[in-house]
Amino acid sequence: MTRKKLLLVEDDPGLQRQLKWGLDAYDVLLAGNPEQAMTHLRRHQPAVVTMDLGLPPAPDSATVGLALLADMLAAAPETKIIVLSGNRDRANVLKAIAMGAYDFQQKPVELDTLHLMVERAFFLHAVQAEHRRMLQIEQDSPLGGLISRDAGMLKLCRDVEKVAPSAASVMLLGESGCGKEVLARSLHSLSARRRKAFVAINCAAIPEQLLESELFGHEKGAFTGAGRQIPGKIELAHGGTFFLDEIGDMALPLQAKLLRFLQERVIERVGGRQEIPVDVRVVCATHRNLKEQVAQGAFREDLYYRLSEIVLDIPPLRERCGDAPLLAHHFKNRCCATARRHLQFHPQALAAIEAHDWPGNVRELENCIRRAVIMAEGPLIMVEDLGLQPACAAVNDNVNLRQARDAAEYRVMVKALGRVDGNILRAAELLGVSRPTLYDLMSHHGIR
Ligand SMILES: Nc1ncnc2c1ncn2[C@@H]1O[C@H](COP(=O)(O)OP(=O)(O)OP(=O)(O)O)[C@@H](O)[C@H]1O
Repeated sequence: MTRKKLLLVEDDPGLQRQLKWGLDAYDVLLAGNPEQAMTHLRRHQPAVVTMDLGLPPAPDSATVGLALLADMLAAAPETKIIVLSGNRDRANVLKAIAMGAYDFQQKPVELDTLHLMVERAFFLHAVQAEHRRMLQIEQDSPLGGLISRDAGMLKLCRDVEKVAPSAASVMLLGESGCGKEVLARSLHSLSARRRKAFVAINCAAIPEQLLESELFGHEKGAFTGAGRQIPGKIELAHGGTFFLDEIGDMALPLQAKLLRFLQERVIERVGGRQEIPVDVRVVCATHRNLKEQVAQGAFREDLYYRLSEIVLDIPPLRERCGDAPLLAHHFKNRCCATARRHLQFHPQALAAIEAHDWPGNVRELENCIRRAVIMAEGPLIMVEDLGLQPACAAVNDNVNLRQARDAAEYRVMVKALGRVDGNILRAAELLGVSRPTLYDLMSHHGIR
């Protein structure tokens, strides 16, 4: 592992030696004057600097030190600079802090305290660097609120940008939790309709009898309980975008009514007689295979073609290269900001995130990280905090061939023994080994 770089700006050779010795956990760079300090800063970009304010050519005043502080912060504003000062230097120390120094220590320096302060400065620098990196990613993000570096997703985002300004109906296909609603919102916000409403309805979440009046609204007295006139979701989206989620779950009679709306662009409230013209852009989504449903007669073919002028396929998270850890960092930072915690991932936790299949896609990952931020006890998010299935969580980058073989041997043996209800002879047959060999293997793995 590369060691953290720490720059010590100090002109007294005795103090230089003492500081270097006390802070040997770091890769220490030494500078005895402002020129050397700036050269090291530019070349090595240390995250943390400790500096004496009294530097040559005027070691008895703080003028050179304060000028160097200003130069360093101008060249690398994110650097954490700790000022070391004599106890009669209070005014200059305050000046240094006001200029942007991170903290100060009085001389004679207590090495333990300084070490702690330096460590905290490194930590803060790392957290801020990660925060900046995430902000940058969000800025570079292909679409608002969407995080991805995967080539397939980026291409999809380009398609969304191209399609958004058109009037074409769009069908978004993808597994649950993979971001269909995020993309539907992007289609809306990149279109000329962005100042009007975006109205979403989930066809799978509303009972069939209620869905019709949710979509089209109803007149007062249209059915028992309809105490007043209620406009439907389609009407509420007038001028904007109407997002029909889980369209594959819509029952056939309602499909006919929706088709009529798409053909004529007028709605009739339940129990009403009046035709109301509505101008909406329709975006729909489903995790189902609609073509198969059409073939089976569960989904109207004419409606399918009306809704799918443009079809966009969203890849599941497991097929997006590098996105799982990227999103994990994003969600971790967001949860940490809310919970006012500073957490990093243990390398094994990141490996487990990479190895997991994420059947629930981005939503599952988001929930998993939210849980981990609550569960983490120390400054690191450990594998156990993620609460993933052991098979996925037991990922270890350091696994060697012997360990992998042992683990596979153990699994297959337990499986075979389970299948034959513990009968050693039959298990040995299944496994293709002799009985004594199986006994040896079982004792090696501690199986009774
Ligand atoms: N690429 C992404 N970047 C950031 N957040 C995302 C991304 N994709 C999805 N999310 C977040 O994940 C969650 C699930 O996304 P969304 O609701 O869009 O999925 P969906 O495919 O519509 O799910 P469902 O099919 O269950 O309705 C949301 O909180 C969303 O903000």
